[in-house]
Amino acid sequence: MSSIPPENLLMGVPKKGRLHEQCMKLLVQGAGLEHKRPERLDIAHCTDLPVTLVFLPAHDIATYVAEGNVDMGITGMDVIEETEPQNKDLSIVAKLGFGQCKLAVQAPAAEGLKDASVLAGKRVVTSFPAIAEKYFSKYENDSTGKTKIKFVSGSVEAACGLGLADAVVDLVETGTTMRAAGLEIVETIMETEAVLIKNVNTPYPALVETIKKRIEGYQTATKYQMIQYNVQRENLEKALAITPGKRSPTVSALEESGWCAVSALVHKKDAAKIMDELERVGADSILIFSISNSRM
Ligand SMILES: Nc1ncnc2c1ncn2[C@@H]1O[C@H](COP(=O)(O)OP(=O)(O)OP(=O)(O)O)[C@@H](O)[C@H]1O
Ligand SMILES: O=P(O)(O)OC[C@H]1O[C@H](OP(=O)(O)OP(=O)(O)O)[C@H](O)[C@@H]1O
Repeated sequence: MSSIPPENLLMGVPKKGRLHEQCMKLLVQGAGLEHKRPERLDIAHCTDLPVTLVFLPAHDIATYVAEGNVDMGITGMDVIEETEPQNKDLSIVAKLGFGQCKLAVQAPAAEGLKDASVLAGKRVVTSFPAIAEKYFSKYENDSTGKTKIKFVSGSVEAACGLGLADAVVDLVETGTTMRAAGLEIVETIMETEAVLIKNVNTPYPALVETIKKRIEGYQTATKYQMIQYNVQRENLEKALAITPGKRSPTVSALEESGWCAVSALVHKKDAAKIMDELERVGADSILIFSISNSRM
């Protein structure tokens, strides 16, 4: 690694895999962490804030943050759960709304298993051995014995077909990988998504707060749009009930008597329906604007 300025906060970022691209988008577009990553180097210094990005395997980031080797990071809740007993100095700063999937016990569909208890004592392959061990321990007894949990670092879905396992514990998002391998979910262990984490003893709490605020502002901007419309005062109450805003809508008088202009934040997913409803209560000149970033 090239030298890191001693005053810089270190941020662990998944270096590849499922979370990499969305993390980079969030950190650059959302938190303004512009940087130049020299080719083949796993660190990059940011130009706007005293932050150095450290590109690490997603599965190691919780450990680096918990140990305080890096101050903050982004990884999945699943990874945090897997490293749980060592995480007393790790805290979750924000859920990030991407990397959503579930961790599930999967077995060959042909077996038609209805619950995971019948797999206690059998062979289970996974990249999450601690979670799997804890999960199966509740089904174990003297006759089943301990479940034989084996770690593999990837392509977990192949283990049953290759004869290495009776079942796997793996992530499922669309289910495509699972179905292609002839597997089906027997039980879901947990839902997971990407999270922003910090070490509670970081010497840079103010910088952590700044990054958190920037990310929250960006998340709001991506979730909301601004709606603006004109409406007659007699219909204002009905219109405001449709667009109550995040805190409250802005209402200003128009030159034309009896009319006012309203602007308010609306959920992007509801925008079209809200426009229909506003039209029905007599609003006109209804405009929707995208927001590129925000601070509430
Ligand atoms: N299919 C998926 N959909 C959504 N999120 C996922 C999916 N697979 C993994 N994740 C999330 O991304 C994290 C990293 O998983 P990924 O499979 O990318 O790991 P990796 O081993 O670092 O990358 P690679 O598989 O490319 O080596 C997981 O811990 C999980 O939180
Ligand atoms: O339900 P799906 O949408 O198919 O996604 C689930 C797959 O994604 C992840 O693996 P990934 O493709 O990242 O590769 P890996 O097996 O090397 O980890 C995960 O381990 C599953 O295999």
